[in-house]
Amino acid sequence: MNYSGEEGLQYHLQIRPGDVGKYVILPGDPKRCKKIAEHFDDAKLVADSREYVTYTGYLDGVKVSVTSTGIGGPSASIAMEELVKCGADTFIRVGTCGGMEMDVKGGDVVIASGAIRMEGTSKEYAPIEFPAVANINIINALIEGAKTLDHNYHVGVVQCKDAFYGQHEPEIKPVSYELLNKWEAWKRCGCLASEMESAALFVVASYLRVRAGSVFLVVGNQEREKEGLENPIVHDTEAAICVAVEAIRKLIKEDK
Ligand SMILES: O=P(O)(O)O[C@H]1O[C@H](CO)[C@@H](O)[C@H]1O
Ligand SMILES: O=c1cc[nH]c(=O)[nH]1
Repeated sequence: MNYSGEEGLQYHLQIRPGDVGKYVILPGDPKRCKKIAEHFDDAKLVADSREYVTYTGYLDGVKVSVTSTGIGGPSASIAMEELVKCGADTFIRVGTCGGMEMDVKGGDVVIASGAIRMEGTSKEYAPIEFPAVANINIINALIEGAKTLDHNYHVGVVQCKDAFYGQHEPEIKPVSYELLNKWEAWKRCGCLASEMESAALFVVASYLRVRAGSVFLVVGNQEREKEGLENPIVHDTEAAICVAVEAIRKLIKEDK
């Protein structure tokens, strides 16, 4: 059933086949789309619907797009499903995250190798035993991108959840016993950072046989703050955007 009333028109994103490239950058925040599109040649606004803003332009002569996902797995999974229906097959999420390992500081870049599925959306796609892993070619392209730009980066597992304030104020939540104990377990396992969309995106990408990866700006690190360590707070996502754009250029070259 197609709710949009027009063949090919996607219900939530309001895009059609042909509107987007096969390479798509996925920020959470719709306001980040314009900033990302400024890196493209000849970028044009294609659609602006709900939390989903889409621009399409070119990188090295190849059509590329940016679509915001909004916050959380439910809206991110919708974005990926509808983009794939319009021909996209390679996705790089550019997000923000909160550092968890002590050496992951505000202003650093984190590249996800995999994501902890402590959210609901991925569970409606695959049993919990199925891992949420990033595509290896995208991970490598992001690492190369960070190296080329000489930006401080970390590669590893990130944690995904549905409740932002379950991460930031777990002690006052009714299920604090679970939130605090699991957070401690993720830290003991070396989890680098916490964010919200990658687990859903990686699992949906596996199911749809498309490629997905993620790169993040670290906004700050609550663990460093708890220990009384210096804890810079950074909001400018430009470094993570540049790493993603550089990675797409590398993938375009590799795919030729
Ligand atoms: O900055 P974005 O891409 O939205 O990502 C992070 O920021 C939001 C929470 O503040 C969540 O979406 C989280 O994953
Ligand atoms: O601490 C943070 C920062 C960004 N996004 C999150 O989910 N958590």
